[in-house]
Amino acid sequence: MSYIHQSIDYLKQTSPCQSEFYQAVEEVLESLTPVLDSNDRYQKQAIIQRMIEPERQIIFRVPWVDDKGDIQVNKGYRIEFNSALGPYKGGLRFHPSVNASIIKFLGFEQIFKNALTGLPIGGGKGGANFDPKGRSDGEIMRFCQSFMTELYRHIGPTTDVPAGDIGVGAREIGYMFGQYKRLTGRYEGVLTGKSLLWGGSLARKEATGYGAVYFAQYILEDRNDTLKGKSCLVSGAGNVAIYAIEKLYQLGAVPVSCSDSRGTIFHETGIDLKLLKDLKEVCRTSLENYINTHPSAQYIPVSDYPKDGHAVWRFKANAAFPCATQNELTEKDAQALISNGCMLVCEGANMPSTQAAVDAFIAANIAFGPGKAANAGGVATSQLEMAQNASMQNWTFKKVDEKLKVIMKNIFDAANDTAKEYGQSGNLVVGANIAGFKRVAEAMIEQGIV
Ligand SMILES: NC(=O)C1=CN([C@@H]2O[C@H](COP(=O)(O)OP(=O)(O)OC[C@H]3O[C@@H](n4cnc5c(N)ncnc54)[C@H](O)[C@@H]3O)[C@@H](O)[C@H]2O)C=CC1
Ligand SMILES: O=C(O)CCC(=O)C(=O)O
Repeated sequence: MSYIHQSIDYLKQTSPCQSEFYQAVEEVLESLTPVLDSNDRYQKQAIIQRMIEPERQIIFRVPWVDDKGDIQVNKGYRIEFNSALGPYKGGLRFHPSVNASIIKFLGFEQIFKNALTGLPIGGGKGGANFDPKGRSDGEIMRFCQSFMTELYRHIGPTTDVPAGDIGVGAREIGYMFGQYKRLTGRYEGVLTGKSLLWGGSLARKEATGYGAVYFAQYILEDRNDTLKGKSCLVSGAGNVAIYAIEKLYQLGAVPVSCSDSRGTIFHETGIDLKLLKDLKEVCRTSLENYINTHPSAQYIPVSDYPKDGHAVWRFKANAAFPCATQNELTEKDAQALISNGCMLVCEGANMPSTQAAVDAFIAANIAFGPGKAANAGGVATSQLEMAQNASMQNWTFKKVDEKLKVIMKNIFDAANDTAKEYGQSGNLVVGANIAGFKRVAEAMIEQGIV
């Protein structure tokens, strides 16, 4: 049995029932075959065994009181995966589906993503199986305070710096920061994605969506093409999707869809971005309300989705930006996109395409930007927020955005050049995995057996 398959077998025995985590590990390890075959140092140093085992896993109880006075209990997580390149860095997800498998897949991806940014940040992720949907502001605050009452002892500006992810935005970061400050008495850059009033960075809110579109632009540039005039399917209606849509408009493309957990909007003439922001950022309401203003747009409820995939990918368009959640784009969806003439898929979300879908895109020579490269603009800008906090500075939007563009270009170049070096020109999955892996593996070797 090969070294890679032994490692995957070991993982399945020691971390049972963690399918998303296995999926993320298998995808990376399969790409590493040429590196591991050509260099036995990594095997001798047990790099794979060490990388797939988190340095530390913190699982804790989060008790809180709802508006009716009833006691609720959730499960909280912080997985501190790898600190070879810097303090653990990665978001917190509040969603009912959160479990150890999901947080470990996200933490594992974060190691390579953060390495690709070239910035001094290690990989971590956390969250809770808390469902913010329908909860009052008071309930959200009490949950966040209880979550931080345990988390605060494990984090710090030079040890572990959480941020947002699904269900965690500026409001939740604010409540968690307030509780951290109350418990420690310290005002420091322990979280990123903070409000601009008290330590946040301009352009952090926009960074993941903008970064994914910059990445798409660099892929197309390399193929002598641009985004101008291209119709683009976007899934999601949260932080990443909204700012991907905004940047697509700025670059002359036409974003024609968005989705939330209840349904999909398809608006052939272009999504009304102002309305979308109002529905999701201000009113925090369902996308169903979009058609009250635009009756000519289509709304497809989840109950009408195809059994083998997602309605959003069955529309015809030039490009696709999955920006909602993991495994939201299946093999059948990939086939539908390919046969409808889609020529670019760029992942704003983490692992949104199933492995079979990724294989279909690569086989069809679709320009494909994998999430761990394409959505790295968010965490990279979080690191820029840390740098501003540490030096007590506030940079302009323009300065942060310029740095973001350079970082995304460097990530594209690293993935593209590495793919070429290993004889797989254009395969950015292989290129990103190998480039990220080598940076982390070399740092681990230099730091000894720890
Ligand atoms: N916020 C950030 O800076 C970064 C986020 N990401 C990834 O981007 C994706 C979206 O995150 P955000 O926009 O920050 O979250 P968000 O909470 O702002 O928005 C998430 C969107 O996805 C939809 N969604 C979530 N779970 C779903 C499900 N199970 N089925 C259908 N729709 C679902 C929600 O309705 C919402 O529209 C996630 O995969 C996240 O891990 C990746 C890099 C950075
Ligand atoms: O900004 C951060 O630290 C985390 C972003 C994140 O969670 C991600 O890249 O998936």
